[in-house]
Amino acid sequence: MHLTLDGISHHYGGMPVLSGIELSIPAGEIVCIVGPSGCGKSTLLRLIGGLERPDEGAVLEHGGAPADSLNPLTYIFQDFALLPWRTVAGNISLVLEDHGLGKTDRDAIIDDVLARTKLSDFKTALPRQLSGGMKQRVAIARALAVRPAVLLMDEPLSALDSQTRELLMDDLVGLWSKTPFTAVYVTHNLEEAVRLGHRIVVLSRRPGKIRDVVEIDMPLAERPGRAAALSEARERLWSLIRDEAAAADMELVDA
Ligand SMILES: Nc1ncnc2c1ncn2[C@@H]1O[C@H](COP(=O)(O)OP(=O)(O)OP(=O)(O)O)[C@@H](O)[C@H]1O
Repeated sequence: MHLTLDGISHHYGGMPVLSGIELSIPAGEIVCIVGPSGCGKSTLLRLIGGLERPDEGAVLEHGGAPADSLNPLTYIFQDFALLPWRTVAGNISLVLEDHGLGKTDRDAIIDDVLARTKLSDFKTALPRQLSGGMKQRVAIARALAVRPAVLLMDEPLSALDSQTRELLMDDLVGLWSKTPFTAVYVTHNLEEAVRLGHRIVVLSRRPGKIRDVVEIDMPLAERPGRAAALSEARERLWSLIRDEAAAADMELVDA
């Protein structure tokens, strides 16, 4: 399934938050969204996921979700959102319940996603026994379990330390390289954007408009060894954001 954002604008109260967003999200690509604080990145993700309806414009879905998708648009949040009293397997099982799957099918899906996220040995652990990185792996496993057509990721690595972030980025690249998925990935972090994004959408200050779309034509798996080329892309992104980020920062201080 691929998505088109067709002229999306949105307000909260009298405040315009997003204006005239036109964007294509191709199947099998990771589209990163960056921009200054408060420019409407998370709002855009909620509109894409259908959690809110845009005041103007529409999110168009093309091609339909795969027949076995239990939740075509699936979120991964910064704070993991795990139930503390359920084990790793129990947290994943939760999203498979109420879909009419038998226990054997559920167990097979759980075992598969645990293996893909290197969590098989932690099946019976509780969230409090896991590091932040492991908790986010569980959240990724849970998202994969419902076979989403599009993954919607809102700052998924920003609660993690930089080493764990590196490891999780490698994991995401490994998962994508084995089975390419479609994702919209909101981040403040330009390193993440240039490591994970096939295209990077730069939003302006609020009301967020598309300022530029930077395409990075380098296979994800090759990126760790190509620091110089990536740093060029990162500099280009920063030059697009820098002045507006400073202005947005002042706006928050003055508020
Ligand atoms: N439900 C809401 N009701 C009212 N205002 C909201 C709501 N959600 C977000 N806002 C406001 O809309 C603007 C955009 O918020 P949003 O969280 O989408 O921006 P963002 O780019 O993701 O921000 P950040 O980079 O700080 O995470 C902000 O001014 C925010 O305070």
